[in-house]
Amino acid sequence: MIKIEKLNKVYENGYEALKSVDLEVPKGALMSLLGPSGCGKSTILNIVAGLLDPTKGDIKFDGESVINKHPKDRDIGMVFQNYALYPHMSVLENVIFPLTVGSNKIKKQEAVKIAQKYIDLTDISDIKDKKPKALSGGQQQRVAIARALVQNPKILLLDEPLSNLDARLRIKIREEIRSIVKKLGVTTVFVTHDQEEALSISDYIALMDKGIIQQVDIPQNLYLNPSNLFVAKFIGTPIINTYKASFDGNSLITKDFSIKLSELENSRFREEFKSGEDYTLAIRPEHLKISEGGIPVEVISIEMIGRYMIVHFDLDNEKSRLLVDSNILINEGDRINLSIDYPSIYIFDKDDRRVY
Ligand SMILES: Nc1ncnc2c1ncn2[C@@H]1O[C@H](COP(=O)(O)OP(=O)(O)OP(=O)(O)O)[C@@H](O)[C@H]1O
Repeated sequence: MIKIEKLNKVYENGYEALKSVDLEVPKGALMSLLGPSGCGKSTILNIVAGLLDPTKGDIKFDGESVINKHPKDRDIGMVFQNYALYPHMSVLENVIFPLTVGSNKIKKQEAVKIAQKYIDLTDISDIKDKKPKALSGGQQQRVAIARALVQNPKILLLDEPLSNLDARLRIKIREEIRSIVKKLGVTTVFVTHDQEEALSISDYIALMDKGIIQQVDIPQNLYLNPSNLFVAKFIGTPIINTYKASFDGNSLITKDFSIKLSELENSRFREEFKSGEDYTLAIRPEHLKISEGGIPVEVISIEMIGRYMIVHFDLDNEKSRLLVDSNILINEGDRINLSIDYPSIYIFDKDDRRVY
């Protein structure tokens, strides 16, 4: 199990990349660090790997601090975005390399025997004798994964391992990664800025912004139960619709529509609404329905995405989106009326904390 305690990183130029990060990765779990570029994902990973010193805080593996341990003594395997294979070595030589160097090195013959399991797992048997430059991106990444696993590490760290691959291959290899790490039971931390990737591969996701973890949860909860406005906006495609509203004691009022609190589900209130305060209403595109008598809007454009279409419109001066089945007849310029699925909306206070 990995335990990150009050981790803080201030770079030499004074930039505070991590504020005070606490995070636990249970044994055998696959945890994604997700967030926009620059939020501090790689900084955490590099500190866990021992490639970077923290300014403050501690990292424990199975209860033991590893802060003062050299990277090679931390029992980790690491995979980078750019594969970082040795170009002059064959695939097999790359995979066995970690076993044939350092104080615990073993004979090449023995290393080849051990490597076979990982070569089979990553399905690179056929290309064992090739040099990296003769391989596709997907093949190179499989080799990098086999090499990271060959020492049977306690922990596997992956830093955006799929970002150099095309879309289809990314989906294939991410499924393979999940299957391999689950088969081996290795505790895994996976860095990505791609929400779909994180949602599909992870047991848990730590969603970060500006050096702070915003929410750690199972993928489903991140989508269904965002704890603040950042999480609600980051997770979900198309992006959630948001509107500024003020509360008059009975209703949340925007320029174009209002919602009575009595129409919301009582059990979901997290705290009392304060009269005169400003709030943000957030409505997922799938929680708006075309229905007579609803809020009138004009269709600006329609985006076909397969089973669904995204209908773009303005509401309350905000660019907004509605998700409809693609067999619905609708055109640019149409005037439609929208109803809101009230129990499904979220409401955030002026500090972006979720209150409903
Ligand atoms: N050596 C450094 N000196 C100063 N600032 C740095 C250094 N390395 C990273 N940073 C800054 O720290 C912040 C976090 O960087 P980090 O690489 O951890 O982000 P990230 O979430 O992994 O982003 P990306 O997805 O773009 O790789 C960024 O604003 C980055 O510019």
